[in-house]
Amino acid sequence: MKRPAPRRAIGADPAAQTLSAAYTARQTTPSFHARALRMTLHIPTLVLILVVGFGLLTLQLWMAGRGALGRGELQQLSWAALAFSLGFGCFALRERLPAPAVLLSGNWLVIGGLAGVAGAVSRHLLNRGLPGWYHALALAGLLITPLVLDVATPVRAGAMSGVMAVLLLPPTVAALRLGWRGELSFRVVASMLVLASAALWLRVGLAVCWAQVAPQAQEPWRTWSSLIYMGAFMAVLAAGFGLILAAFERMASQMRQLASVDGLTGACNHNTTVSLLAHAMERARREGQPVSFVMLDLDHFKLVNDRHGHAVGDQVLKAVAACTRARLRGSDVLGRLGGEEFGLVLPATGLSGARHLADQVRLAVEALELQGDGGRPLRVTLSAGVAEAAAGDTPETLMHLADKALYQAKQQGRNRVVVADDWMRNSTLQSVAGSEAPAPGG
Ligand SMILES: Nc1nc2c(ncn2[C@@H]2O[C@H](COP(=O)(O)OP(=O)(O)OP(=O)(O)O)[C@@H](O)[C@H]2O)c(=O)[nH]1
Repeated sequence: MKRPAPRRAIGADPAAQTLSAAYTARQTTPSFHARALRMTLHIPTLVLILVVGFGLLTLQLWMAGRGALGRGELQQLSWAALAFSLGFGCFALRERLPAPAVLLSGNWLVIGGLAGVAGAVSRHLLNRGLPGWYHALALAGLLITPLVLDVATPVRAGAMSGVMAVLLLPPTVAALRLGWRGELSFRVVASMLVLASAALWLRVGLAVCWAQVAPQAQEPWRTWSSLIYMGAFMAVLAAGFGLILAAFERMASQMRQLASVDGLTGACNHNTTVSLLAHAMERARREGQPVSFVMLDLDHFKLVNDRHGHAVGDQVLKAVAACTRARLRGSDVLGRLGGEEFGLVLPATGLSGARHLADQVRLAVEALELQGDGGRPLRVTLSAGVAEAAAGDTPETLMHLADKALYQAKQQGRNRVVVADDWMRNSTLQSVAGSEAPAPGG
């Protein structure tokens, strides 16, 4: 029987030994790691990605034009993106142009870009530009740059990353403290700024180790240092796109607010009040709770306008709305139904509670000490109609009923609260039924 040839250990084969030795040598020499890194993450390509990425961000913002640049933070971001794109463009030309000039202008532009990002974050979160101390900080960064150009690479890398990390610290802290509770998309900005800051501080740490351990060695230190730097600015680029999302998210919510809130008094507008009343009535029906509606109307408000002018009239409306809102629960709704007429949606409130609240509001408004034209003292009063929803009522019926009660309050001499009674309810139901009846011959 033919016996199989004995297996030879790989180590025993001279050819395999040579290959293995070569492989081990390739695996362990630092230049292999550096080459592998350079092959997978080609640094000039990464620089080019940053040039193009920030360039596209600038282009995108400029093409959006007034729509986007009307917002201060996006205008500032477009300048920051342009500075980054040009700055990394300088670094890309490092081999072709005199190195000191390229390094100086590149670093200055990147510092300018970081100040732009800080300004954009400040405008978004605080609605104001950068404080004076931040300008001084950025100026110090610009002045330090030429001093470190001629020093050894590890020291320059550490110093420049330190400057940049310090400049990125205030917007990062502000984004974490104030931005996390804001728009959801601002969380992208906050996370990316944290990432960028962490990468820059890591590069500072790496530079310190490099300077102490092997200041003469180029690889793999230089490759890692460049990769961390590129990573930091990729995160800044992502933060820039995140800021665009956050700005548009804010615009959308402001538009929603404008569409539902009365600009003068901050109360809900007519449509919103009616839909919130419908919602409260539906909920009350399901939960077996009462719900009431109060209609408030200022007395002889035309005289206020005639005697003191429209501007004073507007101030009176604002003061009355604020005074009323101060007496409401969190779940109550104050709506401006039109002109000098307001409505209160009061969930979980029966007729007596609603009457009590309406009377409190009436007394508080009567006690308001307002200033009329030329500082003359001005007092106003209001009348109120109160109605509680019954089974089968619609929001329109309930508002009709409260309006009837309000009419009675005006008829009885104003500055009073009237509660809708059965007679008013019956006549309201009849008039609603009449308006819904088909036209003769229809
Ligand atoms: N300043 C100001 N005035 C308003 C506004 N909306 C409505 N008005 C004024 O409110 C006044 C309402 O007048 P009327 O409807 O006659 O009511 P009134 O004078 O309060 O009389 P009664 O309701 O019967 O007590 C008009 O002069 C409107 O011009 C507003 O937004 N600002």
